[in-house]
Amino acid sequence: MVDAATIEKMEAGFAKLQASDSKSLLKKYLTKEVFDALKNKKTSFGSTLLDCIQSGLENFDSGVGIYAPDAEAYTVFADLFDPIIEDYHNGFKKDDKHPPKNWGDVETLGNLDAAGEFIVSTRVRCGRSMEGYPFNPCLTEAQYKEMEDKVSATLSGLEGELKGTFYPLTGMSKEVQQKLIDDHFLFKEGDRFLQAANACRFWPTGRGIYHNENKTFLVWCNEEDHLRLISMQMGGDLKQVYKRLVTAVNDIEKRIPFSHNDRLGFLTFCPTNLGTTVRASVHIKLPKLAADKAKLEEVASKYHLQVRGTRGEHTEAEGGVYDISNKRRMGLTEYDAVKEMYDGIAELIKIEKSL
Ligand SMILES: Nc1ncnc2c1ncn2[C@@H]1O[C@H](COP(=O)(O)OP(=O)(O)OP(=O)(O)O)[C@@H](O)[C@H]1O
Ligand SMILES: NC(=[NH2+])NCCC[C@H](N)C(=O)O
Repeated sequence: MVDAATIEKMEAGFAKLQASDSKSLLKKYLTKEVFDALKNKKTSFGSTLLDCIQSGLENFDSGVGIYAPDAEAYTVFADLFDPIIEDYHNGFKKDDKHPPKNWGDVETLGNLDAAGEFIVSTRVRCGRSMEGYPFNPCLTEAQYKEMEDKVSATLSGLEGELKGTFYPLTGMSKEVQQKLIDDHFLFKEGDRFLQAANACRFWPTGRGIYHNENKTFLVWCNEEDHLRLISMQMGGDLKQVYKRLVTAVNDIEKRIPFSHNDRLGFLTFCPTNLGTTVRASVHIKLPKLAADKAKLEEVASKYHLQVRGTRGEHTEAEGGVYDISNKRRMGLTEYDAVKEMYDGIAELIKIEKSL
């Protein structure tokens, strides 16, 4: 049973959300019926419905508003997660199965902007959770330290282009940290969506960043997910960026076992990242198309793309630079997720040229 104080908090938050003008998927799918069916449930980690929804209850401007405090939450609270997953990932239904991992033929991708007219930079990232550990809200301080040690030791074995250094957030100067954030290499600090989800406990313990010398291959440790593996570089050469990521993931997964589920694919803290966990993005200037932001959003969504601001999610575009990426990550292969971005961006550039 869930204790009375937690139920009371949930009831109050639910009533406020219902009365709000929130556009979140949480508001859309947390009906009274679903709420009543789930409010007394708990995972074996002791996570309740409140742990899943508190970020969306505190942040009405959430697009989604829900996180899984531990992997079991996806099944215990499936009545809420399933319709949100279906909505976000283009119709991935509750009896659908995510396909097996398939990076495809890397050589079939190319440079999206060889003349360097539109694309500032290209990035592909994926997320991974380490087997044997729950997600952020359930991790102890000792686990954070243990995970950081495992990650930094493992990454110190990487060679060639991927060879680099692990920098713990603990002890990093504010200037270095801010410069890494401004240059788009490091996660921001104090994300209110993650904070409300109870995902920033013991910060900065266990958090850190690994990167190679050129900062074209990076790993985030214990921010939103246990691991985020990132490949990025200036310009539009998606083939090179993707190839580097695939090489890195293939190498690292031999050294660290990752949590995978038959139906959901790779497991992540946020349901938007399940499945392939792949977000392939470009920083791009499309001045004519973007003159009308609503039009840009409309055209992008036609190609299943998502538009973000220059500093990432929940930020605005600066100097006309947008972050445009594949939106869905589930129900298709890694290759197809990246190809969706590749084809969509090629179309957007074609449209921009025609205006
Ligand atoms: N194509 C790109 N080129 C350069 N920087 C990028 C590109 N795409 C994203 N970034 C930068 O990556 C950082 C993280 O962005 P953001 O948090 O939106 O995405 P994410 O790391 O994919 O994770 P999440 O989707 O969980 O937020 C930001 O600094 C953002 O500007
Ligand atoms: N980084 C993410 N998981 N992004 C997706 C959702 C972020 C936030 N919870 C929202 O609903 O807007």
